[in-house]
Amino acid sequence: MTNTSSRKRRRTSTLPQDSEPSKHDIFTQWCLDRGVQIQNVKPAILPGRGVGLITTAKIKQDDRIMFVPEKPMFKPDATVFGKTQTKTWTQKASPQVQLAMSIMQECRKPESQYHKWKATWPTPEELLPTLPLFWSKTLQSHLPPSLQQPLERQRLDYEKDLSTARSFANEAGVELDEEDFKYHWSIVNSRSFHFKPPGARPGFMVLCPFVDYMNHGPSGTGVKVSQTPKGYEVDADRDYEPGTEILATYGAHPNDKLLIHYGFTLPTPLNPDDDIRLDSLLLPAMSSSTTSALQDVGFLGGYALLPATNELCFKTQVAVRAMLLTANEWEYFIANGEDLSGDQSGRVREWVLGRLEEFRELAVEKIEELEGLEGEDKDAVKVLVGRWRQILEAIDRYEREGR
Ligand SMILES: C[S@@+](CC[C@H](N)C(=O)[O-])C[C@H]1O[C@@H](n2cnc3c(N)ncnc32)[C@H](O)[C@@H]1O
Repeated sequence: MTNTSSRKRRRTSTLPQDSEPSKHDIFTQWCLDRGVQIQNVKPAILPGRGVGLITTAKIKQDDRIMFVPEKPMFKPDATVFGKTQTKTWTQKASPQVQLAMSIMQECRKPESQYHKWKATWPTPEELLPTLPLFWSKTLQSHLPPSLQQPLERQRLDYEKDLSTARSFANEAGVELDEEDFKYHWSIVNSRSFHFKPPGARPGFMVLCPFVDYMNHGPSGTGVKVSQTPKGYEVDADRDYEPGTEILATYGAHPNDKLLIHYGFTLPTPLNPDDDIRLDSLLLPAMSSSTTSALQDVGFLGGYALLPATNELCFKTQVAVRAMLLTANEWEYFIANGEDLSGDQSGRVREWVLGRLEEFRELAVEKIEELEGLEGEDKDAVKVLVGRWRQILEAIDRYEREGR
């Protein structure tokens, strides 16, 4: 990917207060006209996170902040490429590709009412360079080892969805604009919601107006979002002062997941959901008999250092013991969560410390390489350097006082 530092960025200030309504004012009115209830929040441009929602007055815990009825949600349309394809639609197209193809085709109509909504989304120039899936091979190769497999899976999913979209368009004799598809697929990837209208299949996805302005916060920091048969309700999780951003928790996501899926990370001390994956250190050190023993008990892979508590996860405790202890001692630990013959956590820590040295060297090397890279997207490089620094800090802290 070429350097896009000159691409248009959204200004990091409050929204224009001119007499002319902004695109966000126009969309807010569009929502209100369609029965969306909005209480004491408005969109605002927030540094480093695009647009989000901030409070305009005090809000009390449990107050209703928003309600979005089903009607203004955007749903997939099985006839988007012609009526003949409705039969194969649910068999061949994933919920994500259904929604992406539908919104893309809808927005091709000059008279579509959804242009007012689309105007509030990040543009392709703003969105696509943030997503690792569309980074250059060089940048992708600088993702942590834990993200190489998820990246490959995402690539395969995208290729499959693109090929489905191509075949629906071909059958209908319509030309697929692949760049446009890529953009709408990415919009759906970052701002769709599950909603199941009566009769729909599980996994049904929709775009949900106004609540899609909410940015992500880690576990314990998000408003209460509930799906009811009538629509989406959003209630305050705590009291809010005016001018505070309200966040939604997209899931208890570690930074790896946030990075690969959305292209951002949270500061580690503020993200209790974060973990530093250690599979690339543990798996190559295992004999094939250890690997199959771990597989048999469901403990193969998914090893992590947890920065929030500075501890190794239980799976790591089990896996390292599988390499250090006798079968008897190891089975006792799995069954009881403690060691048969004296606490072995010191030995586990020593073993892990030895391996972490390699990981530290890799992190230092990657940061140096990234900082010397020319011609790559500067924001993407910054996000990657940030993630490697978090890894480095977690290793340092574990070396000093981890358990
Ligand atoms: C549902 S949208 C939220 C609205 C979005 N910020 C916008 O400008 O339209 C999700 C996207 O917002 C951004 N985002 C969400 N939470 C964030 C956070 N905590 N920090 C940085 N970016 C965030 C990511 O680009 C993500 O893909």
